[in-house]
Amino acid sequence: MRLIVTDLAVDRGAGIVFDGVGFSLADGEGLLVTGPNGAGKSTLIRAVAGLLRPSAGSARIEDAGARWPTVAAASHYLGPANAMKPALSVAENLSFWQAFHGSPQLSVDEALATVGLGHTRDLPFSYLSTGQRRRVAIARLLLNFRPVWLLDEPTSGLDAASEAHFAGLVRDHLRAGGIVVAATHLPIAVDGMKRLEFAVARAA
Ligand SMILES: Nc1ncnc2c1ncn2[C@@H]1O[C@H](COP(=O)(O)OP(=O)(O)OP(=O)(O)O)[C@@H](O)[C@H]1O
Repeated sequence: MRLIVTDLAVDRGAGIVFDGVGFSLADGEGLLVTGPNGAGKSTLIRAVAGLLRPSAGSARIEDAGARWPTVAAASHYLGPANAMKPALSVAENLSFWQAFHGSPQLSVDEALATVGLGHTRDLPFSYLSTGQRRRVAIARLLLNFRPVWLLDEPTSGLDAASEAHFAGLVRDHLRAGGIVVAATHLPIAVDGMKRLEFAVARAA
């Protein structure tokens, strides 16, 4: 499988955020997207995920067969918000996502155990700390296999131990043939990832 981004440009209403962005990632390859605040890293992740319509260019999946026909079908998107309902329990939130994505790979309890948060399963999501909330959102990536992970500041709010653990999850995903695109200010301790730097924040 390949994730191919070609000549991508996005305008969010106040002018072009970026243009001419392209990259190609094969099974087991990752890309770190770095750059200053406002440079367009989140915009790129959202555009690749299909959550923003590009003004030019495309993001597409090739050689993936019928199971993953589109980037959206092939991807997990982890945004800056954790996409959990505050009043529902941790387990209820993860059960919702598991059913939404279909074809579970891990049970809710297995995914929670992987991020060390089994003891929070019956707590309302709103009771969790910032870092714990992020770890539950990361557990969501493990519930259902999607070959492409599109991650926006995935380690935001994590302590050093959780950051290191998350790097291990990324390494495992790449070793299993997955593809990762991660926008981040903080380095992720994963060797061999490609880099794309948005060097200059454009004036609107
Ligand atoms: N919802 C929105 N509507 C209009 N413009 C937006 C919106 N969100 C972001 N922008 C603009 O798009 C540009 C890129 O923002 P983006 O969030 O992609 O940057 P970033 O590189 O992820 O920054 P940061 O490091 O602060 O997260 C900025 O000029 C920002 O003002």
